[in-house]
This record gives sequence, structure tokens and C-alpha cells, in this order.
Amino acid sequence: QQLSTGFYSYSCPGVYGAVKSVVESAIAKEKRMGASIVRLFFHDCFVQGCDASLLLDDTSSFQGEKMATPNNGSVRGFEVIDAIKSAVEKLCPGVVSCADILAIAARDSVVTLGGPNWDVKVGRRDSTTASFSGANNNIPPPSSGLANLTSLFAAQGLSQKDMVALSGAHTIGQARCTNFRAHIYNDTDIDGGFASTRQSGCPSTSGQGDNNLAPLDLQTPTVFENNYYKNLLAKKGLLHSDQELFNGGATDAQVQSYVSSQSAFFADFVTGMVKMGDVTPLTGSAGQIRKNCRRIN
Ligand code: HEM
Ligand SMILES: [Ca+2]
Repeated sequence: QQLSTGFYSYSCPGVYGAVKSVVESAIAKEKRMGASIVRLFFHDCFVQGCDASLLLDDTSSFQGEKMATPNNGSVRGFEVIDAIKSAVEKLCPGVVSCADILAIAARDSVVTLGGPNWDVKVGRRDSTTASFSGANNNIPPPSSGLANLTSLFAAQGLSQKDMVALSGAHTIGQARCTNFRAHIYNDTDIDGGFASTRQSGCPSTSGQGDNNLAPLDLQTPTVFENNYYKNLLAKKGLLHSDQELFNGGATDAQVQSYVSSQSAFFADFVTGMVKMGDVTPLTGSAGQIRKNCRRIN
């Protein structure tokens, strides 16, 4: 079975309005929440596919994905997903999966922050399992080089081109000092002034100020546009992995093309999001429609 844009046309046509209204009010309260929701979709899809495995809470007898290194102390927005789920359950009980809610909410977040719009394919079902090791092994760390980034995306059926386009999501949101410390202190492919600005908010000693935040896009971290790539051209990528996309390698030309054309970036970003949303979904009678996104029924 395949995902389709019309899956809820008869069973829950109101789902789109319900998701959008909760997403919009969450972003009105805190702009960063849009970024956090987009990242939830990415971290879900890279582990067992887009099946809401990320949303499952740990219990004494169940190890989920939330405590894995890329997620622990970092992923956020679960209360917003809960609020969407309750709104949608009121409208159409037992019909819409948490996995589809993530996909729709990610799209609405991008749109609300000024990015491109697209039709979301739906019909995913929710997992009854999660993978702690998958979260640790499949999600690229910020220390990754270009070859590693490319191969971790290839493992999900995504091309290097998709990887560069999807990385443009770093035009919104924040990162913690612990994730960019090595880049701003040790790397040479970084603008000197930018490095010292970031050093002032991120002490060199590990363990100190680890959770201090800096914007992934230094100019407009709450607006979805192509500034991320402009920063890379100026050697102002915040993460080591960001700057790897423009560091004299095979992806330089693609970065340059997105600097010249925001519409080219938007088109490829949409293609990438749709492809990422197609990563091994549960469909048909596989999995379940969770009542509460945090636990299996
Ligand atoms: C290419 C490989 C990628 C790496 C190495 C990477 C790494 C990271 C890291 C380290 C952070 C900061 C986390 C923290 O400090 O707590 C982050 C934030 C973020 N990432 Fe990525 N990421 C990648 C790709 C993506 C993709 C494909 C998307 C979505 C399509 C995405 C969306 C985001 C967003 C929106 C944030 C900000 C979240 C917030 O402010 O809450 N990233 N990423
Ligand atoms: Ca998953």
C-alpha cells in the first residue's frame, strides 16, 4: 500500500484545519517551536521510517528513542503534538495516526515560518516498537563529514542532493554549544569574526555552558528562506556538518545554486520532505492508530 494525499478525504477531512490551528498558536507563542516540530519529523523518519516511534515515552519495561544521544536534552515539541492529537481525536476518534500528524505539522510549521507549501501524503500507521540503537546510529551527528552525511542519507534512500536541500531546514531553530563547540574552536573553515562571536556564548571547556543556545541561521532563525546557504558561502555555518556542504567539495555547486535561487531551494526542499516522508511507512493493517502518541494502545 502507498501513501496518498487523499487518505483522510472521507474519514477525517477536518484534520488539516485542526493541525494547522494548533501549530499556528504554538508558533505564535514561541517561534522556535516551528523548528522543533520540523526536526521531530526528521528524527522520526530516520529510525524505522515515519512511524511515530520517536514519540513513545520510556517506561520501566520499554526503551524508546527519546534518551538516545541525538534526542536527549535536545528534541522538543512533544506537548504540541499531544495537543494536536487531542484536537484530532475529538474530531475523528481513532482515525488519524501520530505519524501522519507529525508529517502534517512539519509542513504547517514550514509554511507558517514563510517557507514553501506542499500536499502531504498520508496513510501512515503508528509503530508498536521503537529503536534506541537506530536513533543513535541512523541520525547524523554534527561532527559528520560530507561522506558520512551522504551515506547516512543514502541508507534512508535519500540522495546527496536531497541531503543538501533538507539541510536547509537549518535556516530555522537553535543549537546547543555542545554541538558546535569543536567547530568554533578547532576548525579552520570558519569566518574568524563569526567564530569569536559564537565563542563568547559557548565556553571552550566541555561541561561548561553545554546547553547555551545559538541560532543555526545567524540572521533570521525564525524565517524559512535560503539564508542558511548564504551563511555557508560566508563560512558562517554553525555546525561542522553544515559547513561541510560548502567546503570545496562536490556539493558546493548546489549550495551556490540555492543562494542564487530561493525557488530552486524551495522546490528541492519539498521534494526532499516528500521523499523523507515516504521512508518505510507502516500501512494497511500494519501497526496501529495510537490513542495517545506517547504509548502503544
Ligand atoms: C544533515 C545532517 C544533519 C545534522 C548533522 C543535524 C544536526 C543538528 C543538530 C546538532 C542540531 C542542534 C541540536 C541541539 O543542539 O540540541 C540540529 C537542529 C535542528 N535540525 Fe538538524 N541536522 C541535520 C539535518 C536536518 C534535517 C534533514 C532537518 C529537517 C528537515 C533538520 C532540522 C533541524 C531543525 C529545524 C533544528 C532546530 C531545532 C530547534 O530549534 O528545536 N536537521 N540539527
Ligand atoms: Ca520512526
